[in-house]
Amino acid sequence: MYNVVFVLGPPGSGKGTICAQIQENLGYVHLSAGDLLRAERERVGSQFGALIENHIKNGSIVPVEITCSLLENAMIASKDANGFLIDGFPRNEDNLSGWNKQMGGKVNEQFVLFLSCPVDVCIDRCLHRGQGRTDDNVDSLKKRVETYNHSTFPIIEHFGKLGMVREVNSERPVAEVYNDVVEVFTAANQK
Ligand SMILES: Nc1ncnc2c1ncn2[C@@H]1O[C@H](COP(=O)(O)OP(=O)(O)O)[C@@H](O)[C@H]1O
Ligand SMILES: O=c1ccn([C@@H]2O[C@H](COP(=O)(O)OP(=O)(O)O)[C@@H](O)[C@H]2O)c(=O)[nH]1
Ligand SMILES: [Mg+2]
Repeated sequence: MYNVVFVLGPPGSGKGTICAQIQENLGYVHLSAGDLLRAERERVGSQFGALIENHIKNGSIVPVEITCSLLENAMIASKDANGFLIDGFPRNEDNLSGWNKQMGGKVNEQFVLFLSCPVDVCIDRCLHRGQGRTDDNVDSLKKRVETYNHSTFPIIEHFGKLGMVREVNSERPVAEVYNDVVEVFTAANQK
């Protein structure tokens, strides 16, 4: 059984930043669904490159079969990890049901880390992220925020009803956010 923590929050809430630090210090392997999709988009011979780029630009969500296979392959490639940080997934109902179908019984879902941050702050961060992403522009960000509000937040609420959500306010400086996140991991791994 793989230990899994889902890391969710609006675009720019700091998921990637916090996951990198947790990976560094706590031995979890960071798997960003967005990074895996961008790598697949660039892979020579991929049949999904154009489809992935369309979804990324439009802030819509790639069919789960593609994303989930990338995640499972990455997990198999690091099977000795303490656990996995699944960053930016599941983002909608299709993601959640596809994951349950493909991964149910293979994973121990520890909790959902919810990085909460006001949308205006998040958008500003994305516009200054400086990674040259094709979706860090005002038009794409509008759509990404809409997708987050309509499709992803309900998934967080779903996990909330199961008592699985650990919310950390990520509007604060990274070091403060990180300290609270470590407390969440410590508590979860004491059980
Ligand atoms: N707590 C924070 N305070 C200020 N800036 C932050 C914070 N966390 C992340 N950032 C910056 O905001 C941008 C988006 O962060 P990132 O980790 O890529 O977010 P996400 O993966 O949720 O989209 C990056 O430029 C990052 O350096
Ligand atoms: O499970 C996922 C994760 C990401 N994406 C796509 O990839 C984009 C960027 O995702 P990422 O997590 O990198 O963005 P972030 O929230 O970190 O800014 C999203 O807007 C989606 O179009 C997707 O389709 N499925
Ligand atoms: Mg990210």
